Formats: sequence, structure tokens, C-alpha cells
Amino acid sequence: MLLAIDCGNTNTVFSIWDGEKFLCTLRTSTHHARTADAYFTWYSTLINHYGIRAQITDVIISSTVPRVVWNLRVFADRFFDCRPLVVGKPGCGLPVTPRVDQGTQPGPDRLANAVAAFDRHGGNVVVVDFGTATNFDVVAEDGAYVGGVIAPGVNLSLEALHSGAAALPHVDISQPDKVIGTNTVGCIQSGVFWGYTGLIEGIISRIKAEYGAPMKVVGTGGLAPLFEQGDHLFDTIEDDLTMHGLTVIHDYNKEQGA
Ligand SMILES: Nc1ncnc2c1ncn2[C@@H]1O[C@H](COP(=O)(O)OP(=O)(O)O)[C@@H](O)[C@H]1O
Ligand SMILES: CC(C)(COP(=O)(O)O)[C@@H](O)C(=O)NCCC(=O)O
Ligand SMILES: [K+]
Repeated sequence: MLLAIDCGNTNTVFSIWDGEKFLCTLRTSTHHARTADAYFTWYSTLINHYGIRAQITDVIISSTVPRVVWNLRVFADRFFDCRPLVVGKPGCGLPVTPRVDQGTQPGPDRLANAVAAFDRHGGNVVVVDFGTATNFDVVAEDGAYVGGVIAPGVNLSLEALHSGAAALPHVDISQPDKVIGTNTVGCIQSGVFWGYTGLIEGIISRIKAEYGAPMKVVGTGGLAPLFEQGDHLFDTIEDDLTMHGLTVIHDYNKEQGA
């Protein structure tokens, strides 16, 4: 069985893939100092709790935080006796080569999203991924990742307001009833929620105009459903998009004999 690990700047997610479905998804915060033994303690506690019997034979990692990869490699080696595939690193092939400026290393999460979007939708897709950053990943007709847009994430924007302005409290994101806030929290929620809705709409329409062919828009990440409530922004929302991309990249590398 495959253990797919998606390590973002905020959260690290482990999913076990049995070849047909994900058996479970485990989430922890990302810390570069977490050791292989600490990962295993956390992992084995949870899979025992859920009663999952999984024989892990393969591990694939996508990490937007370079410093965590070493401990995850040790984790795979020590506990599953395998050398993991690490997306974006030598030894991990991609079905289609990205087309970006020379010297650019696209985020591995974006590469996995592109592979998943092509597998499910056949290209000409924009993925909008709500993580620490909000990224727009453009996938060409042949499945190549061809770049996109990186915007500050929703929670990062809220944190920036709170840390930069003495009188502004920490606020959780939600859709406000009105645009004109009549209290501080309402004003902040309006700024971030409607500001973000405008950012998403504006960037998608500019990407489509520049791309010049019809495109599907796929939303992913925890906050995608919240923004879909405000306006119809996405053609579909797919929570497991990055993880699906990791399973496809793993299959591709197996076929290539890796
Ligand atoms: N359903 C949700 N509701 C509110 N906030 C969420 C939800 N899902 C994720 N978040 C927040 O969005 C941010 C990014 O989450 P995540 O997708 O795990 O990012 P990353 O992949 O960069 O680690 C985090 O601050 C997280 O707390
Ligand atoms: C844009 C990102 C920060 C998003 O990461 P995340 O929010 O999921 O942690 C990540 O994909 C990244 O570090 N990219 C490298 C630069 C690039 O994609 O061009
Ligand atoms: K992510």
C-alpha cells in the first residue's frame, strides 16, 4: 500500500491509498524539527485508533517546506524499509514536463495538482488551491504545468491585519451577511471575504482571457467550499486533488520501473 504525504507550510497530511481508495487521512501541523520517531508515534497511534491494518510498501512525499523532507525520508526508510519518491527531486519523474522559466522550481503541491487535474479533467484547467498561500495552477491541454499565480493565503491575510494593527483582533474567516460592516469584526470579515472573492474572480477571468481557450476551474483546500457559498466561482471542488496527484505520480514512476 502507498502512504502519500502532502506537507504544506501549515499542515502535513498523511493518506493511505490501497490502490482504489484512501483508507484514512491524518493531519498534523508542519514542524521542520519533528523527527522520524515522532512521526511514527503519531501515525501508529492514529491508525491503531481507527483500526486500520495497512502494510505500507511505498511512500511518496510532496513538501513545500524543504527542511522537513530529511526526517520524512528517515521515517520511510526506518519504519517501512522503503526509499520514498519526493516530487520535484531527481528520481521522481512526472508524466509531463512543466513549462516554466529556466531555473524555476514550481511547488511540488502545484505539480501534483496539475497531474491530478489532467488525470481527472484532461487539461485546460485552473486549480485554485487554498493553503498557506492561495495558488492558481494552470494546466495546459497536454497536462503540463505552465505556471499561474501565488497570492497571500486567507489566514495569512487575517494574521497580517492582526499583527500589524494594534486595535484589530484575530478574526476567523466566514461569509458576512453584509458588505458594510457595523463592527470591527464585521469590517475585517467583509474585507477579507469579499476582497478574496474579488481576487479569485478577477484572477480567474484574467487567466482565461490570457490563456485564450475554455478552461475548467477546480477549487481545492479547506476554504474552497466557503468561497463557493458567496458566488459560483468553481466548476468543481475536489478536496483530495493533491493526494490524487500523488497517487498518479506514484503509478507513473512504477510503470517507468522506478
Ligand atoms: N475548513 C477550514 N476552515 C477554516 N480554515 C481552514 C480550513 N481548512 C484549512 N484552513 C486553514 O487554512 C490554512 C491553510 O491550510 P492548509 O490547506 O492545511 O495549508 P498548507 O497546505 O499550506 O499547509 C491554515 O491556516 C488552516 O488552518
Ligand atoms: C506557493 C506555495 C508557497 C504554496 O504552498 P502551501 O500554501 O501549500 O504551503 C508553494 O507551492 C511553493 O513554495 N512554491 C514554490 C514557488 C513556485 O511554485 O513557483
Ligand atoms: K497545500
